[in-house]
Amino acid sequence: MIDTRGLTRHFRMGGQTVPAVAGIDLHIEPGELVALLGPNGAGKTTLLRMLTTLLPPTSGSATVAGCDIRTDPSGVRARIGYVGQRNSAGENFRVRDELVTQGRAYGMGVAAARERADEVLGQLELDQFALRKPGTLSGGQRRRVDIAMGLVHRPALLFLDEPSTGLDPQSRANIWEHILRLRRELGMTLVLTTHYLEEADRMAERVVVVDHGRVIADGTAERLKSELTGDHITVTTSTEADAAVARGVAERFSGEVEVDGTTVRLRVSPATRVLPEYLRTLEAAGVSAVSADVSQPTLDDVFLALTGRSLRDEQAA
Ligand SMILES: Nc1ncnc2c1ncn2[C@@H]1O[C@H](COP(=O)(O)OP(=O)(O)OP(=O)(O)O)[C@@H](O)[C@H]1O
Repeated sequence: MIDTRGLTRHFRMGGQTVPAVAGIDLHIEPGELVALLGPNGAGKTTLLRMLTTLLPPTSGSATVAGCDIRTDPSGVRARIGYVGQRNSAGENFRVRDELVTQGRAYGMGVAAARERADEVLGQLELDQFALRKPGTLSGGQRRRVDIAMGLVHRPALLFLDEPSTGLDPQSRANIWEHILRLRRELGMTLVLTTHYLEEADRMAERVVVVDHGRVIADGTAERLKSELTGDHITVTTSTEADAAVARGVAERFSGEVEVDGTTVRLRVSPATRVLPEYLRTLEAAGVSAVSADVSQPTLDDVFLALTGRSLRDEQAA
């Protein structure tokens, strides 16, 4: 559905070149749900803008839904939907009229555009707001109208730039419910950007981590976490002498063991399998653990392992 080769976009700013996207190779299959994750300024929006033909690349190439972004931008646009960061519906017309106008802009006849508007209103559970103006809706309802606008022409592929940013947790969950339903019921390919690490972790089956305009990790959240960070087991013993024994035993299970006083920390994969065996071996060596904890990594730990920086801290900043 998407194939990019060395896709690059530079901007000129005050005599300097900003490499917003610095050579991205990406392959996305039909029906995938892919989250692009990365700090502010990583290049996610620039990448989406190139794939949706809103911005020409400086170099490299890409085909999207079978069409070349350089030589056939109108072919790309006919086959994709794009929900940008800003609201796509205006303030002054009723929601249904906005959708009908959108359908007309894609060349539908009046009757077909009306029929399609009603269909997407149903898909996004917006029927009750059909006659309201977008400006009178809540943030979450409005975001659903944006998604409906992107679906009017039945695209096989939908790009969503931060679909849940700025919404309260309940509206975020609701937007995700709709995104997952589009995929399940219509088999759509969905490519989205998000700032929410937990959302990418739980919802997307594939996470593409972007930093400084490059892809630095690509895979399922589970695989990225187990390959790049692993789980941690923390065991406390009653004396430092016991901790020294626990360290020796831990080194049989893990190449990464740290000891601090009576606390022993080891990196393993997966902890659920290793912990019982570690505790049994420890008992056999004459040491009883006072406490044992398992911590599973987050995507922020993955980013930290890859870059030495915390995505959470950067976003807070
Ligand atoms: N029109 C532009 N002119 C100059 N620089 C730009 C322009 N658009 C983007 N950039 C720069 O390109 C880099 C990538 O920006 P981009 O908006 O793609 O990042 P992003 O990952 O989407 O960030 P965010 O998560 O904050 O939306 C940034 O350094 C940004 O300042």
